[in-house]
Amino acid sequence: MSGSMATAEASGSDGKGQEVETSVTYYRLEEVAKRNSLKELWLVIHGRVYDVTRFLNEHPGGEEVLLEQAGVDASESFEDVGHSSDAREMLKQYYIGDIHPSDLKPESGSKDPSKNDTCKRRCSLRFPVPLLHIGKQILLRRPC
Ligand code: HEM
Repeated sequence: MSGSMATAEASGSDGKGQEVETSVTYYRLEEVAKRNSLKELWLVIHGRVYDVTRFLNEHPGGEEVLLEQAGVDASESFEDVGHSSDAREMLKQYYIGDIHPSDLKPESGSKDPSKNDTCKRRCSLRFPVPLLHIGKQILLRRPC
């Protein structure tokens, strides 16, 4: 294994003297990208890394589709298929760690606040206001 992987540990207490300890292994995207063959196959789904090598022969959708996503972010393909909750439950057994925070890209669901509907509505109001003003001027100048 290379030195680019990191392990972060977090510990906390529930206030009753019992300590909860979790440990996450972080992988860089370049580490995942190397595991892209039948011998060793990792993929990323929603920022989590899965080693699906031993799942290749068992995948109901076939090994071909997994090979296509080998070593890359398969979140979109995974969601496009509309996998069942059973399939999502199965993910847990192949989980090996998280993508390093510096390599995380925003999920497509997150929207840029500068491109929201409120702005579009406000901008579209700019055009008719001067027109209304000119119309009002013409009406006021008309002789009785
Ligand atoms: C570890 C990751 C994955 C697991 C655990 C998994 C699991 C499953 C399971 C249990 C099914 C049977 C149908 C269901 O229950 O939804 C299935 C079907 C399928 N999966 Fe995956 N899958 C994974 C990744 C992927 C990826 C990355 C693709 C990429 C396109 C994919 C494509 C498919 C396809 C095409 C089917 C067949 C759907 C059908 O016949 O209707 N799977 N998968």
